[in-house]
Amino acid sequence: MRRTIAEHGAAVAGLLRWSSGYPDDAPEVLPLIAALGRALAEDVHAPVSLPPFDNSQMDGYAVHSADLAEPSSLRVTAAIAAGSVPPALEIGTAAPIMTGAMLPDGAGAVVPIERAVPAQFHPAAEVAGGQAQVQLPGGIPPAQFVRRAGSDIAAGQIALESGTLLGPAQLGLLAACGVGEVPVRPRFRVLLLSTGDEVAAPGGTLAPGTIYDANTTLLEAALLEAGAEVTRHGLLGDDPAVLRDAFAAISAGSTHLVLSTGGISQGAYEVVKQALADSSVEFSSVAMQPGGPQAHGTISGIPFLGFPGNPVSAIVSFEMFLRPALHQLTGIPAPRPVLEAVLTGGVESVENKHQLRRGLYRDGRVAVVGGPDSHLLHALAQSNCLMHLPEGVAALQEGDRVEITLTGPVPVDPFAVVDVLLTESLDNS
Ligand SMILES: Nc1nc2c(c(=O)[nH]1)N[C@H]1C(S)=C(S)[C@@H](COP(=O)(O)OP(=O)(O)OC[C@H]3O[C@@H](n4cnc5c(N)ncnc54)[C@H](O)[C@@H]3O)O[C@H]1N2
Ligand code: MOO
Repeated sequence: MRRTIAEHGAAVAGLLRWSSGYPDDAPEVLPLIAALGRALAEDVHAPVSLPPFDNSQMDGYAVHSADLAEPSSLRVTAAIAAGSVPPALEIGTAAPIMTGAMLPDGAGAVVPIERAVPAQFHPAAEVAGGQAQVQLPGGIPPAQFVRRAGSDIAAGQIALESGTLLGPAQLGLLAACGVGEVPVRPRFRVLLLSTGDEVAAPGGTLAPGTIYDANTTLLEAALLEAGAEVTRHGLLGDDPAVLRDAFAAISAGSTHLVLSTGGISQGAYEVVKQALADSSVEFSSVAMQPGGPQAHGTISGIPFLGFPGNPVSAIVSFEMFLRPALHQLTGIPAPRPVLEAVLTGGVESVENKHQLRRGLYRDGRVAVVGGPDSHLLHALAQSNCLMHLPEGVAALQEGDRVEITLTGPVPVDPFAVVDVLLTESLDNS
């Protein structure tokens, strides 16, 4: 059966949603820092307002609201440090106040110390003697340099919605609200297995005709980066009976997904296809290159995905089908940015397939990296995007615009950034 990328993507997302049991798993409650990179399982309301009380934005003088209009010489009262609760401010006095300190009752604004005469705080002994005076300008706008209680968020408001991905900023907000631990969605568990008699574990010696297993590392790394929890099954050869036993030994509830690579196309020894011949697993052909051959279904009720064995096909399958499905179901990982870029050179495609070429994106332009073949791991490792050449496109020329999905960091020329900053500062001067 031949499908589009969108059709197969929907099938994978549906499979995980309805058969993995993930939506019924209980949330985990974690201390904030352990929740980094996880998605919130529930809305979190702010238990306190931020700021919790009116406070000063500057080191300076708190001035009574009746004393803001005219320039005046005011008697200096005791200093208000951050963390203390000050007495009410009397008309005709100015209270030295530090950044973050609670505003006294009656204060209408804060004048920074730099605008006072003298522009330094008086010694405490002078203040205690009642002799200290300060001259302050008139025309002070009401609420100048006052941070109002609740101006960031009011107590009871939703601080973060269920599903929010928790990065440093979100965790910082929760900490500021006094929240110590949060309910997060559980990790999505994947059992990963690679097939093929020719595949050997990296680190050992390579017998003639064999290759090192790239897929386990490639997919495990991609899954970990996407927030999943991975168990490696270990390498399985080309014997369907061994693979059937391995499938039969997977206990219900032990994993949300079984993911294999290899053994699903048209060869004489397609171990996954043979092991699952009498199952409900579908073997289909997606109009995509690389990653055309795909398998999906359930094994003993557990979702199963079979990715093709070629490493680039496997990772492209992950990017196009599994990663988006994980995002939809678990809230992590964040979706990949999709941009338009200008081609630096011509590129040819297969007209009846959506081709995904590896590209290097930088400064709005994208260069093709390597050929279309799905064994080209070195080119994959030099790339930072997948370039979309949809069905119906046979060739594009230099200067044409093309859609890309960013999969890695975009290189920045540090000198180019300095040039831009310098040009901007010269323009503004
Ligand atoms: N007659 C046809 N042959 C092939 C077709 C086709 O339509 N007709 N499709 C080709 C395409 S496209 C792909 S993709 C592959 C998919 O093959 P399988 O999923 O059955 O994978 P294998 O045959 O087991 O392996 C393919 C390739 O990948 C290497 N491989 C496998 N596992 C690993 C691993 N863990 N690490 C690194 N490399 C691995 C394996 O040695 C093969 O070279 O089929 C085409 N053939
Ligand atoms: O579809 Mo295969 O994945 O082109 O090499």
